[in-house]
Amino acid sequence: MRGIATETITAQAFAPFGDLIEVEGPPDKIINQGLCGRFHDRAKLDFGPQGQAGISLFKAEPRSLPHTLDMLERHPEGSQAFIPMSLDPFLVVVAPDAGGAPGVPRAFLTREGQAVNLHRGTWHGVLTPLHAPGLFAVVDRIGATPNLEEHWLSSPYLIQENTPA
Ligand SMILES: NC(=O)N[C@@H](O)C(=O)O
Ligand code: NI
Repeated sequence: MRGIATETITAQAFAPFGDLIEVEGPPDKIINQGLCGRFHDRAKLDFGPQGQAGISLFKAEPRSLPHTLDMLERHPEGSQAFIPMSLDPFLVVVAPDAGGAPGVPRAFLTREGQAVNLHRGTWHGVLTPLHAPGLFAVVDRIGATPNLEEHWLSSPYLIQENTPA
């Protein structure tokens, strides 16, 4: 089985696929009588001309590494943000488009307190928590069309935690 080593997510590495949402650097605004830092407008949301923004809650079964990846999907009509409601890292698998199918995937591990927003049309693995409770707020497109394209891999990948030498 083809292998993929995990990598720690950074805004730069993830930029071709989406936004890394995190408290990084000084706040953009200090609000609430100085008691809150606002890290303002940190993701490019996109719901298309016919869609609306929706907030859903996902409660997903935790997986463990090594993890077999056998399907990637994309949402051609909108972005999709995954905001953990716990401080646990989770696995974010994305891939470039290669002629209408996913190219070689990358497997990112988040750190506590980080969230991601997948840009419209980004190939990705489904939400993959690594710890219970697997509870996430999801901000994505609500609309009348399915907005989902799945690609089942003819040969799965095995995602393993990168262990630096
Ligand atoms: N299908 C659905 O609502 N969830 C997936 O899009 C996913 O990326 O987990
Ligand atoms: Ni999705």
